[in-house]
Amino acid sequence: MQNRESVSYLTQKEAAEVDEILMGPLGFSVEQLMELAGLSVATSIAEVYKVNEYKRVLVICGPGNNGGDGLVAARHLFHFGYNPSICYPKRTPKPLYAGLVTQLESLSVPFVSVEDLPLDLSKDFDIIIDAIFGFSFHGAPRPPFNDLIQRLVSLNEYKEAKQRFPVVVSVDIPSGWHVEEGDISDSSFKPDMLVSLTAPKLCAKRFHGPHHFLGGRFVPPSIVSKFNLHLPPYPGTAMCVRIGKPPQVDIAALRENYISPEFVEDNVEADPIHQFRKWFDEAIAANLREPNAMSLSTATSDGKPSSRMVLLKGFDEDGFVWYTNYGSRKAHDLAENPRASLLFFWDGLNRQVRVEGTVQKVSEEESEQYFHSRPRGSQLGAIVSPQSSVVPGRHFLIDKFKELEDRYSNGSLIPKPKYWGGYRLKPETFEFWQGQPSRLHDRLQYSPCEIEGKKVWKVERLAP
Ligand SMILES: NC(=O)C1=CN([C@@H]2O[C@H](COP(=O)(O)OP(=O)(O)OC[C@H]3O[C@@H](n4cnc5c(N)ncnc54)[C@H](OP(=O)(O)O)[C@@H]3O)[C@@H](O)[C@H]2O)[C@H](O)CC1
Ligand SMILES: Cc1cc2nc3c(=O)[nH]c(=O)nc-3n(C[C@H](O)[C@H](O)[C@H](O)COP(=O)(O)O)c2cc1C
Ligand SMILES: Cc1ncc(COP(=O)(O)O)c(C=O)c1O
Ligand SMILES: [K+]
Repeated sequence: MQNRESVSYLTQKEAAEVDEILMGPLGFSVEQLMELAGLSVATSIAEVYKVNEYKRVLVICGPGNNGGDGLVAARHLFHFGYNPSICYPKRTPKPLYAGLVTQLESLSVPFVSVEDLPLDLSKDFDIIIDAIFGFSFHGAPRPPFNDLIQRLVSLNEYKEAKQRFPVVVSVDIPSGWHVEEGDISDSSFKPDMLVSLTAPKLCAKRFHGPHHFLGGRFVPPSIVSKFNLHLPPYPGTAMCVRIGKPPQVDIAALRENYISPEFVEDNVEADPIHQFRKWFDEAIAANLREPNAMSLSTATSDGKPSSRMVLLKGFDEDGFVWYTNYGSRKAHDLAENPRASLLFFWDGLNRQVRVEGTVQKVSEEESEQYFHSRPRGSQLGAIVSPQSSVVPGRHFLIDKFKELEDRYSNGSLIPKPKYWGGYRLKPETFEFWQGQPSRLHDRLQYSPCEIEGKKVWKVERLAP
């Protein structure tokens, strides 16, 4: 999260200059930049306003490039599952804009005239995108945009009356605001979200709404240094990044309604290990991050529990294996009480699996073999770390690590310390859980039983 103070802002003149350099010596075309700008707007919106709650989107487009960004954003939002409508009263007779309009028409996205747009915008839309004016705005808004801006101002009254009201997202500049001074006359609207493009313009300092994003992930280093820009890094492959304060959330209102295929007794595997393999393979196929991460709960002999995450490193009929330090807190627990439970949570698949049983150390050979398969840095890390004991500071670890790094820089075998190795939990019960709407989830529990002297698994459904 970037501190607002550490982000830099552009003047109106600088913003125009940046565009000129991008589209001149730096070889960009306006089409390209507009596409990236519109995509950033759409991804910022999708990050904050989820499609199942905020489906109906009105995009109000002005006559310039800001309006073009709105048209591009509308197309992306359509493909993200939103239902956009466009109000584009002053169409620009250039092939770029005509093309964007044709693309939207081919998706049957409706174009609504100012006259057909309701005066009260609060009922028909969940999101209103203000793509009216960008950084070339000057003077006072002229018709028909003055009237449209007025309708956005009026939304505040509905907000005050606590009716359901749409959120307003401004592209680059809240329309009607002075590009540098902000809402000087205090007569314009206050958007809920602002998506600044390339770099925030000075007026963004006056934006105090809940969601400020930056988009336009194309700024080359020469622009960054010429304009002395301080911009937050974009995470991963994202097209947008949040700037300013973190979002305020009502924790009590945070919830997901799970929707999953049915998980019924008729099509589960008779053997829970087979069922686990099926779900594990699906977690891998779904490209989840660390699907082998599991919470391990242990308890002392007098029943004081503790949990931590560990990584599953293998499973079969004999049990579930992970590696750790034999002097750690979990190891002390397991030495006096071998009973433990594992919990997998596969977010994205709406699934959790519980596995309970008793734990034993794996053989030294098995631990040796796994230890030497790890990256050399992790092998040294295991030697250096007296896991779960108090250390005087980070330097204690780093100094020891550097010393060992030197010692083994010739690539020689790093011996596994005696105090490091694996554990195997032999399962006694399993529970496979899959989230369903209205909290009526599927829960299938496997417990062992004997039928005619033969060990089988009983499958029972538990109430959610
Ligand atoms: N570098 C980037 O990140 C990119 C950003 N883009 C977006 O482009 C805008 C800036 O686009 P530009 O075309 O320069 O300007 P505007 O969209 O702000 O609008 C100019 C038009 O608006 C008219 N205008 C200006 N003031 C008024 C007014 N008071 N009332 C009515 N109309 C007004 C103006 O007409 P004039 O006759 O006054 O000249 C123009 O028709 C930037 O903010 C980003 O959103 C690009 O997509 C590319 C890269
Ligand atoms: C995703 C994840 C995976 C982890 N995997 C392991 C692991 O496989 N082995 C391990 O010793 N610690 C692992 N840790 C660190 C443990 O959670 C924990 O901090 C450490 O084992 C000490 O726990 P203890 O003091 O309860 O023994 C992992 C942490 C995370 C967040
Ligand atoms: C301290 C510690 N040990 C062991 C592991 C297990 O992972 P790996 O053996 O893949 O390094 C982890 C993983 O996060 C860990 O944090
Ligand atoms: K705007």
